[in-house]
Amino acid sequence: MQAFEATSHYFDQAAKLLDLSDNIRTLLITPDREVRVEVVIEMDSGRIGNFIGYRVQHDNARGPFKGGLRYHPLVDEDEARSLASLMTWKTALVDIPFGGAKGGINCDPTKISRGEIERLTRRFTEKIHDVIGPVKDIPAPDMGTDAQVMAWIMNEYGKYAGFNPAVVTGKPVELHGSAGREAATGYGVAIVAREMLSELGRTIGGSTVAIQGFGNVGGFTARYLAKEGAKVVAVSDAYGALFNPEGIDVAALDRHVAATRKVVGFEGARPTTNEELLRMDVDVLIPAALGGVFDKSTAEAVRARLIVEAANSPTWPEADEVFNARGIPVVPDILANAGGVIVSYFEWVQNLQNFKWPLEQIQREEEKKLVDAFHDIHDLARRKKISMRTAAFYRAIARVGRAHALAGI
Ligand SMILES: NC(=O)C1=CN([C@@H]2O[C@H](COP(=O)(O)OP(=O)(O)OC[C@H]3O[C@@H](n4cnc5c(N)ncnc54)[C@H](OP(=O)(O)O)[C@@H]3O)[C@@H](O)[C@H]2O)C=CC1
Ligand SMILES: O=C(O)CCC(=O)C(=O)O
Repeated sequence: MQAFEATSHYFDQAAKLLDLSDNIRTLLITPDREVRVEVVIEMDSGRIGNFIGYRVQHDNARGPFKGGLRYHPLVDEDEARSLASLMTWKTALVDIPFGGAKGGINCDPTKISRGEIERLTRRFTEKIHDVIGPVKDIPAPDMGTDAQVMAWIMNEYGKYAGFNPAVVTGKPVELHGSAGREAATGYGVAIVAREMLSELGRTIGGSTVAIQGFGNVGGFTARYLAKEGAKVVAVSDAYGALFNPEGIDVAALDRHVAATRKVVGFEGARPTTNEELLRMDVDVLIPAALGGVFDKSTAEAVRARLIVEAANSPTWPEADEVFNARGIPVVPDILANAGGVIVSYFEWVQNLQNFKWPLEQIQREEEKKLVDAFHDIHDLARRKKISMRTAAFYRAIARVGRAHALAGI
C-alpha cells in the first residue's frame, strides 16, 4: 500500500458513515492539481544538479490551498498527494478558512550546502510562482525546510508578483513571520496530549513520554511536555535514539544538539534504537518524524498507553486496526499536529492586516482552537463508537462536502 491509498482508506472509513454518493466521493478524494517540475541548479562544485519538485493542490472549496514543503530523499508524487489530502481534512477539522496542499523537493538537505538549498528554493519558486500566492496557495515549513527557506520563497515570489509576505507562512519573525509559529506544532501536540491524558484520568506531570524525531516538532513537543512535568525518557533522530528512565534533561540535550546536530553522543542518556523507542513501556508515544512508522508488527509490539501522532501519516491502516483492537487510543495526525497550520493561519491574517499580534494572544487562540477541536472529536468518537481518527475525518469531510455543495461547481 502507498501513502495516498492509506489516506484514502481513512477517508473511506468515515465517508461510509456520511453516505456520500460515488460522485461526491470522487470529487472530494481527487486532487485538484498536481505540479511536477524539474529544478536544475549549479552545485557548489560547478556540476549541474537535477532535482524534482512537487506541489499537489488537493482541495480549495473552503479557502486557498495551504500546506507545507518538504525537502527529503523520500519526497515523491504519492507522498505529496497523500499529505495534501491530509491538509484538506486538517484545515477543515480545526475550521480555518483554507484548503489543502503539500509539496517539496526530492533532495537530501543534510548533504547539500545552504547556498545550494537557497538556489534550489529560488528555482523551485520560479517554476511554481504562477500557482502559488496569498489567495491561491500558501506554502509553509515541513520536514527539511525552515523559516529561512520561507524567506527565500517570499523574496523570489515578490520578483514576479510584487512584495507580499502572505504568500508563505512560517517566515522569520523579523521578516513578517508570526510569534509562536516555529513552536506552534510542538506546543499544540503538548496541549492535545494534555487533553487526552486528562480524559484517561492522567496528567502530563509524572507521565513518561517517548518521542521519535527531535527536529522542529519533536523538539518543541519535548520542551513543552518537560516544562509541564513529563518525564521525557526517550528521543531519537535519523542517526539513533537515547533512553534515560529517570527522564532526559531536555535543555541539556538542546545544547548538545546545537553543538553536534545529533542526539547521539549525549551523555545524559544511554544509546538505543528507533525500533526500541517504538516498543517502550511509556505512557505516551509520540512519532514526530517520518510517515509509515507503524506497520502491523510494530503496532503489535507497542507497549505505550497512548499514541499522539505529531508526524503526518505515521500509522498504516493495518496498524491502526491493531491499535483499535488493542484499545490503545490514538490521537490522529490531523488533530494532534494541527497547531502548526492554526498559527500559520494567524500569520497569514497578520500579514493581510499588516499588523502583529503578541505571543500570548497567539498561544491563547491556538490553545482554544485545539482544545475545542479535541473535545468535539473526542465526544463525537464516543457518541458514534468510532475511533478518533474516523471521527476527525467524519467532521472534516462533512465540512468540505458542505462547502462544495454551497459553492456549486
Ligand atoms: N513543521 C511543522 O510545522 C509541521 C510538521 N509536521 C510533521 O511533523 C513531522 C516532523 O516534521 P519537522 O519536525 O518539521 O521536521 P524536521 O526536519 O524539523 O525534523 C525531523 C526529525 O525527524 C528525524 N528523522 C528523520 N528521519 C528519521 C528516521 N528514519 N528515524 C527517526 N527520526 C528521523 C530527523 O532527524 P535528523 O535531524 O537526524 O535528520 C529530525 O529529528 C513530519 O511528519 C511533518 O510532516 C506536521 C505538522 C506541522
Ligand atoms: O503551516 C502550514 O501551512 C502547514 C503545516 C503542515 O505542512 C502540516 O500541518 O502538515
